[in-house]
Amino acid sequence: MNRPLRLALHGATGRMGRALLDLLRDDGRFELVAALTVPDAPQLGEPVYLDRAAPRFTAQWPSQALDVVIDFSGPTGLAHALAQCRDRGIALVSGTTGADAALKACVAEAAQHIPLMHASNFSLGVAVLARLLRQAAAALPAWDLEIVEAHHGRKVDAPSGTALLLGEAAAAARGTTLARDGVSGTREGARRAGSIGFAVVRGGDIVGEHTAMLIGSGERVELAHRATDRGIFARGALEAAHWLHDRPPGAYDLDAMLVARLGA
Ligand SMILES: NC(=O)C1=CN([C@@H]2O[C@H](COP(=O)(O)OP(=O)(O)OC[C@H]3O[C@@H](n4cnc5c(N)ncnc54)[C@H](OP(=O)(O)O)[C@@H]3O)[C@@H](O)[C@H]2O)C=CC1
Ligand SMILES: O=C(O)C1=N[C@H](C(=O)O)C[C@H](O)C1
Repeated sequence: MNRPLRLALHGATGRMGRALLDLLRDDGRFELVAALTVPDAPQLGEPVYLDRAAPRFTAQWPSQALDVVIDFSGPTGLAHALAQCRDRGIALVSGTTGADAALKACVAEAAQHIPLMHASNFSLGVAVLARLLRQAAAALPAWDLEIVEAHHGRKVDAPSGTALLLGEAAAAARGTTLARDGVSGTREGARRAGSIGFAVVRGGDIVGEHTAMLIGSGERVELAHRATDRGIFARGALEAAHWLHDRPPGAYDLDAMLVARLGA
């Protein structure tokens, strides 16, 4: 396709929305058709860039055709974006975390009708970290595993989507699930063998940090990723949108895209 992809950005006034707008300004692969936010956002009606001709923040889904939607809003926003994209046959990339089981079921249902990538972390480094953790968790099956995550003080979900993603990857490598062996929140008493623990730190402007600690007797392995710039997530989401928009309906994951694109 020679023309730019017609894109709507959902959650455009948020931290990730801003990071995406920064990149979109100079990305000729996309035409920003709509920068969507909530109806009571103070930015409503303002141009997204200083340039007055730029699109304006809006709460109205555009009637024009769209090739792809990128959503970084929140669970309620994701539910709206799913309904729009499913009904109109538009590809959807979402980085929204904190989805409950019902919303995850809606994501799975929508993926039967549209190409959809719902990923808790769009950074290349975390994709590689998940692979390394799978190997380490399988190689050290009896070692205690704790996942520690730290984020800025405005984050609303905990543990982070990435911490859960890492926990699920490790659990699968050990032939179990987080539903069976995951433990989060304050714990009292001795540690249960085989459990996968989560610890959460919130404060300041931490972009996103994840450490998986495999703790043995007399030694410890730590696998860590530290994001210092939201641009990494935004870049990954744009790559995903470009890759996804003309694929057949289905649920795609970031790892599959990296294998297909980078042979990684
Ligand atoms: N997968 C990944 O790589 C990453 C995922 N995330 C996830 O992305 C999501 C957003 O994060 P972040 O940008 O930090 O959060 P913010 O709260 O800064 O941004 C969310 C934006 O979406 C808007 N919004 C909320 N509900 C709706 C709705 N129903 N329709 C349209 N817009 C809506 C909010 O408006 P208002 O504030 O006025 O409510 C806000 O502007 C979170 O779930 C976060 O965990 C974040 C970083 C990376
Ligand atoms: O809310 C955030 O900021 C982030 N959320 C994602 C998560 O929940 O894992 C990804 C990243 O760590 C930043």
